[in-house]
Amino acid sequence: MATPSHDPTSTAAWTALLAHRDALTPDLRGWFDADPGRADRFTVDVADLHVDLSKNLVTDETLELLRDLAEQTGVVDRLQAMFAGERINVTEDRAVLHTALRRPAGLDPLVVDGQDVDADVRAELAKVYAFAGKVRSGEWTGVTGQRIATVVNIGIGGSDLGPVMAYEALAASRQEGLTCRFVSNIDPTDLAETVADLDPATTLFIVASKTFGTLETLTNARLARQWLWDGLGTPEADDERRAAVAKHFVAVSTALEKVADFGIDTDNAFGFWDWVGGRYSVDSAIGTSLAVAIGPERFEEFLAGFHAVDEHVRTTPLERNVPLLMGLLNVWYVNFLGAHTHAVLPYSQYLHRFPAYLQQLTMESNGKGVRWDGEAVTCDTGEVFWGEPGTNGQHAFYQLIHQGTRLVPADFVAFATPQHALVDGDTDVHALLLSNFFAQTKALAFGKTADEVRAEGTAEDVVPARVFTGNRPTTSIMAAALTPSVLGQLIALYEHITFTQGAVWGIDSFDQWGVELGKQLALQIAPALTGDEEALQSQDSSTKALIDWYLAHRA
Ligand SMILES: O=P(O)(O)OC[C@H]1O[C@H](O)[C@H](O)[C@@H](O)[C@@H]1O
Repeated sequence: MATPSHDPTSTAAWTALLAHRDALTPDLRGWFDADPGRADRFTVDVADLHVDLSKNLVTDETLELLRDLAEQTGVVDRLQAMFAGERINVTEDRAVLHTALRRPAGLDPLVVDGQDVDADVRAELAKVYAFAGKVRSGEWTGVTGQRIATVVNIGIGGSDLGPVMAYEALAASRQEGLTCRFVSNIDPTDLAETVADLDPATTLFIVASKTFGTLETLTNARLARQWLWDGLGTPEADDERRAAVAKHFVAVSTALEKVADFGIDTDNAFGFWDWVGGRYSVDSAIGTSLAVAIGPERFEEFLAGFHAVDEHVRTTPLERNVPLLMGLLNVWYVNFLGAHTHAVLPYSQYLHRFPAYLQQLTMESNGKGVRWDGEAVTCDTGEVFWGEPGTNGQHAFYQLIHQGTRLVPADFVAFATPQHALVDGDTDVHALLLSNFFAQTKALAFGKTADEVRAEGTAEDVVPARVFTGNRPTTSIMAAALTPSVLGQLIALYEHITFTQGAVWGIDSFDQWGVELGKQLALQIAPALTGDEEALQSQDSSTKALIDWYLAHRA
C-alpha cells in the first residue's frame, strides 16, 4: 500500500473535490424535490443516536469524493493505529488510548508496551468506585465525623470542563443531598464564591490535574486547604493539619509523587496515564466527581456509551460510519466552502455546558498550523466551535446564521423524552421546544423565496430583507433520552469527528503546545506586578504601560 500523503491538498481526491465544488450549485429545495429518498439515504444511526445528514450541502458524489479523501489520507489506518496503542501523538511520543478507558471487561487484553492496559484501567476504576460508594453512603466522613454534603472539584481545562459538563447533563441521575461544585479560574472570585456558603466539616475537595503542576489548580487547592483549616479551626500542628487534609482532600493525577508533595496521602489519589489527553479524560478518574454524583452503576453506563461509538467507528464501513462522515463534512465546509466556525446547538438545557466542553476538545485538538511531519499545513485547519442551548440562541445569534454572509454549519441536538414533562394549559412544553428544533433546521435548509414573501402581502421595498436564501447546512442528532449512555455516545461521537478532521489534515490532534507560551510569560511577568523593577523594565512598551496602569489603579 502506498504511504498515505500527509498533505491532503496533494491528493487526487482534493483536486477532484475542488472541481466538484466549482461545478456544484447547492440547492437543498431542488435536491429534496427531485429525490424523495434523500432523507432516508442520508440518515444514519450510531448506537442510540439518530443522525440526519440530509440537510447538508452535499450530493452522493460529494460524499463519495470525501470518502476518497479519507482513503487517500489514511484516516482509517490511523484510527486503527490509535486503537492499537501506537504512538500517534508524535510530538509528545505518546500513545493515544482514551478508547481503552471504556473497554468492557471480558475482551482480549490490550497490552501496550508491556502494560496490561485493561487491568490497569479496571483497577483504578475500582478504586474510584469504592471511594464514590463511601461518599454516597456516608461511610466516608469529614474530620469531625459528619457525612460529606458537597464535593468541590478543583481543576481546569480537561480536568474541569468534562466533569462539570457531564454533572450538569446528568442532573436527573444525581444522588439527592450530595452536591458537586467546580472551581477552575485563578480569579480568586471563583474559589471565594464557590465555598462562601459551604461548611468545611461537610465539604470534600477533589484536586484534579493530569500534571499536578497547573498554576491555577494548585493555587486554588492551597487556598481551599487554608479555607478548610481556618474554617475547622485546625491547630497549626502538622499531624492535625494532615488529618484534616486526609479526610477532606483527594486527588486525581498521573503524577502521584507531586500529589504526595502537596500533602495528600496517595491512598487518597486516583491515577491515570500519559496516554490520556486532558480533553479526552472525563471517562478516566478525572470523572471522579461525576462518579460520586451519579454512582458507579450509572458511570459504567456512561462508559458503555462511549464504547458503543468506539466499536461503531472502528468497524463500520465508511458509507455508514457516522463520526467519519461528520468529520469529513466538516472538512468539506472548512476547506471547500470556506466555513470558519461551526455551531453546536443543544435543544436541552441540561447540555448547556456541552458547547464549552467541545471548544476544548475540538480547538485544542485541531487548532494547529504544522503537520505531524513537521511541515506547515497548506490548507485551513480547525474551525471555531461555539454554541448555546436552543431556544436561547434563536433570540440572540440565529439571525446571522439565517441571513448573514457567513456560512455556519450547525449541529442540532435534541431528545425525544423530556426530563420535566411540564404542560402549559393544554400545551406540552417539550413539544414546543422540539417544534422549534424542527422549524429551525427546516428554515435554514429551505429558506423563503421572494415570491413566498410577496404572497404574504409584504410591501415590495421590504421584500429583499425578508427573503431567506436557505441552503444553510445542519445536521440533526436525536436520541430517545439524555441518559448516561447517550451522553457517553455524544462525547465519543465528537472525539472521533475531531480525530477524523485531524487525520485528514495530517496534524497531531493530541498535543497542545499552543497553550505553553502564555503560561511561561505569566510566570515571568508575575514578579513585575509585585515590585520587581527589573522584571517590569524588561517588558515591551505596551505590556509595561499596561502593568503601570494596573499598578496605579489597583485599589
Ligand atoms: O490536568 P492538568 O494537567 O492540570 O491540565 C489542565 C489543562 O491545562 C493545560 O494547559 C492544557 O491546555 C489542557 O489540555 C489541560 O487539560
